[in-house]
Amino acid sequence: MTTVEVIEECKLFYFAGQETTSVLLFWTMILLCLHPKWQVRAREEVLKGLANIEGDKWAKHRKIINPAFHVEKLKHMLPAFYVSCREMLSKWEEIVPKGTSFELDVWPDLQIMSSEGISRTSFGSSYEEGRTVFELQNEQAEYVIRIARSIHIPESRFLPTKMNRRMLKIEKEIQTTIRRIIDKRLRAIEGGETSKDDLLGILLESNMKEIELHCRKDFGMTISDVVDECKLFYFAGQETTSVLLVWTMILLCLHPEWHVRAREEVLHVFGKNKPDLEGLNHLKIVTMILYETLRLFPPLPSSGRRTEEEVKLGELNLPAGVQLIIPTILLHYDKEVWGEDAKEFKPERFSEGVSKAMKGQVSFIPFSWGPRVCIGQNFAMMEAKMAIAMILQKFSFELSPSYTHAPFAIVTIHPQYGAPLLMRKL
Ligand code: HEM
Repeated sequence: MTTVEVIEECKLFYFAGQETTSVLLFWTMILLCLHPKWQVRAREEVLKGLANIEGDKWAKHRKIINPAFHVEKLKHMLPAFYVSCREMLSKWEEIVPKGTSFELDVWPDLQIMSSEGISRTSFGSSYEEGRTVFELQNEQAEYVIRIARSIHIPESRFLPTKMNRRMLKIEKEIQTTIRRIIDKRLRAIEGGETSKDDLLGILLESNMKEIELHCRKDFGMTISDVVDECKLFYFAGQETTSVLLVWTMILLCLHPEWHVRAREEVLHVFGKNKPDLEGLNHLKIVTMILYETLRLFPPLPSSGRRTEEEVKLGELNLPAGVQLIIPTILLHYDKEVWGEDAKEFKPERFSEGVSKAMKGQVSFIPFSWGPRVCIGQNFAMMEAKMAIAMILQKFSFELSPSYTHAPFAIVTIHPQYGAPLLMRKL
């Protein structure tokens, strides 16, 4: 074809394609207005398609992430938990004088400890950079809570206020730092280095395997997905674990007999030695105490779900798209399941395990239930056991007269005025 002929063809593509397509769209919209039933059916199909894409994406991610949380991997994570607990205890050992008790608000320290634990387990050698990310995420979360508590002005997040500009800057900084860590790690893996035993390394390795297995990139996660998962580990894992630990310590103060039993067990299993995975798996009393704490103070007191299609729930027929709140805390206090003493701290409920305690019903769901159950539950339980065991080896503690019991729910259940305890070195 000559150049002139090519130009003529291009013009034809435009006239033949543009006009016809817009006419088709125009009449489709008019006809959908005239036949609302078909408009509803079309929308349902599109939304269902989108929901499926979301669902598929989640299932794909979960398949890739699961290996990072495999029980086998826990023993590699243990040194990271240990170092973080050790740092907190060294600080307490310095502050608390010998032979007398000393008032200490343990809440901020438990938060720092679990934050350090998750930074180390997520990013391993890049932990310092990872910690910066998590500090930025904390700042971001504070702004989000501030916005949630203020009067909602539509689209106000686009205004160039000081806070909005800071939030934008934080988001960019988080993205760049995580991407830098990931790039460094990918280069190392490509250079023949085996993945590090941290969540990011295992995740990247698992992602590469999945892509290689199917010889297609879209079977894996994108770098942006990996960045989001790293951010999620922190949000999902840091706050929840520190909340579990703080209520466990408070409940042990309120129930000295369980405090004594827990220490006896820890000293029997480990003496004054460093806790190991096998020993932690043998802690029965401590596990019962942690479960009972999770029942009375579930770190996430409720969670949400949305119906994807019409469902029958008991007596209710729910259409698609309904937002549901699952009130974990109400289920945990239900007298029909747990008995008249449902509000009391009785770790013996869990003496024969979780299933027996639930009496065959799904009534204990601190980590949620079903396909979206918490991916980090073994990880969290191991970290909590390690921390409680190490604290009990070194310190006894009771409530300080300045302690005020005020559980306060902002996403998780906090002790509103902290947890001032009288700590005594053993
Ligand atoms: C005591 C500690 C923890 C508690 C009580 C807890 C509780 C939960 C709950 C209730 C959910 C479901 C939320 C929903 O369905 O809306 C969840 C999801 C999740 N948790 Fe945890 N969690 C804990 C620790 C952790 C840790 C340490 C990690 C990771 C290091 C983690 C990672 C996740 C992730 C990634 C999800 C989302 C799973 C998905 O949607 O497929 N969690 N957690």
